[in-house]
Amino acid sequence: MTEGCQSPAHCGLLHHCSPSSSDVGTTIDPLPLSKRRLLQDDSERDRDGGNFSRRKGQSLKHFRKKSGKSYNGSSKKQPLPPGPYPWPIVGNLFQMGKIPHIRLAEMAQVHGPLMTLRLGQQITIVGSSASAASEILKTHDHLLAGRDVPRLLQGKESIVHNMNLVFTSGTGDGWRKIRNLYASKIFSSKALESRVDMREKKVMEMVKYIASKDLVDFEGSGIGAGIKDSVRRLSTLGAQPQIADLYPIFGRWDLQGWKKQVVQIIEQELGTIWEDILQKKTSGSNTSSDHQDFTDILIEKGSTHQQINAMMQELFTAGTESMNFTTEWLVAELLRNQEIMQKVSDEVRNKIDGNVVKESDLVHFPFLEACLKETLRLHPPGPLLLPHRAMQTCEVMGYTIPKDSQVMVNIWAISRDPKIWDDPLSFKPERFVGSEMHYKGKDFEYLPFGSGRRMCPGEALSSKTILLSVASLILNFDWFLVNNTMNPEDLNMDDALDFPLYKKEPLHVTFKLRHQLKTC
Ligand code: HEM
Repeated sequence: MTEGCQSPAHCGLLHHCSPSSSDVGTTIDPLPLSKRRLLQDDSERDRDGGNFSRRKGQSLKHFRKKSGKSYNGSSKKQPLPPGPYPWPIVGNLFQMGKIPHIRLAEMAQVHGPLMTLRLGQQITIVGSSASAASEILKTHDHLLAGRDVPRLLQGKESIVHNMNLVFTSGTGDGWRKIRNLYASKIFSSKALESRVDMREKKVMEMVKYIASKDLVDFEGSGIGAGIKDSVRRLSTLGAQPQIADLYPIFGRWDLQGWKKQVVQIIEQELGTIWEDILQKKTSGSNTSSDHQDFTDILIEKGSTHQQINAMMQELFTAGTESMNFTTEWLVAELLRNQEIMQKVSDEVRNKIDGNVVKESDLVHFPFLEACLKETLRLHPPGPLLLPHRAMQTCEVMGYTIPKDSQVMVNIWAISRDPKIWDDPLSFKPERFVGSEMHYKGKDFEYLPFGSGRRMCPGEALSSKTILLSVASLILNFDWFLVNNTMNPEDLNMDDALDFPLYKKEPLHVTFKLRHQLKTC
């Protein structure tokens, strides 16, 4: 633990906001956001529906506590005041570009651990401390575990309505049923154990593929290439602010053409990939596998093709990029930190004879696991989680959260908070060695997979797969930055957020085979 940082300039968060790291193509002020812009002055607040009347010089926190008003300015028991709301606030959302997690962390330093943003008519609550996270994800989880589904995908006519987790706005029977199905048939220890051979086989295929190709040219091919491209476009589109969400009156029109594109990806592109497989399975003409997989279980249970497609799309969309990008960040951090790389290499190479790592070997690699934890601390794929929704009006930390507010927790800010973490910006896996802190959702200082009802169901699958992949890459290859010309410490580690958070400059690595691969 270190002493709390008094000045934002010392906290380390601001260094990410230098002009070079702000998103190209947006109109972000080249200077770090000034207090003037974050705390709009009183006259601006007065135009904002006239609901703020803080005296000049009175701190916002003091005003809120003393007046008993909520973060959106309304008295606790009063309904929200009607608009109109000024465009400059919406402008702020767009100006956050692809680094809202950084902008919001800066704002939290000025406004405190629980903030309200009003974006159009949408109220967004952002928690940015471990105690705010605990209040939102534990104490009030039963009320705040709703999902904020984009307005254009709401309603019974929507293709994904109540058919997967991410696009189900409540936590009622339908959502619970799918969650239980995933928990028992995909992510339980038994289900994961039953597919261990497949994961080990796939990782060895990757090793052999890399051994036979120049990875720089690797783009993927066959069915995977289509999925990869569709998932990327879906993630990018999903991160775009929607006018229909900010101004519900526009909800009946697809003004930005967003819905059309999302429907095209979900129905035509991803949907058709599985449709073909499902058709073959239901007609009995699929002979490719004798192993029962999740789609077979769903078919047996009488799920429709539309339901199965919705779940498969969700699993691929939520699972592929978050795991890929975490692996990329981990490889980048190891390349940048040669001493740590040496320690991990010794751990893996001294333990394994031959060139195959089994999942059962992972227990012998505690330092590698610490490296994964440290990677997820610095580069969580969901830095703001996925937006929650308040299913009822409730009170958090003494402030009113109106029903249907969008609720976010800035876990990126929490896991770089100097009040919690010693030397928070440095990659120091040792901090997790012998520590009880885990990503299982119990430690509110560290929540890469979230916590509570909406916590990521894929946590166990992810950690196993990433550790197995990286351990196999370490065992079989020496790693170099492409052409080996760059000093690894100079690697650009800037990030950008769609969902998930990705490395802005993709990592290019040459893997040099250490020994002959046995064919098995
Ligand atoms: C490094 C890997 C991963 C990380 C860090 C991660 C993180 C997250 C986070 C932060 C959330 C949002 C939690 C919230 O809103 O409170 C989430 C949700 C979700 N994740 Fe993951 N995830 C990962 C991999 C996966 C995988 C492999 C799958 C499935 C194959 C998956 C499936 C899901 C689903 C279905 C949800 C939505 C849950 C719901 O709304 O009830 N994730 N994940």
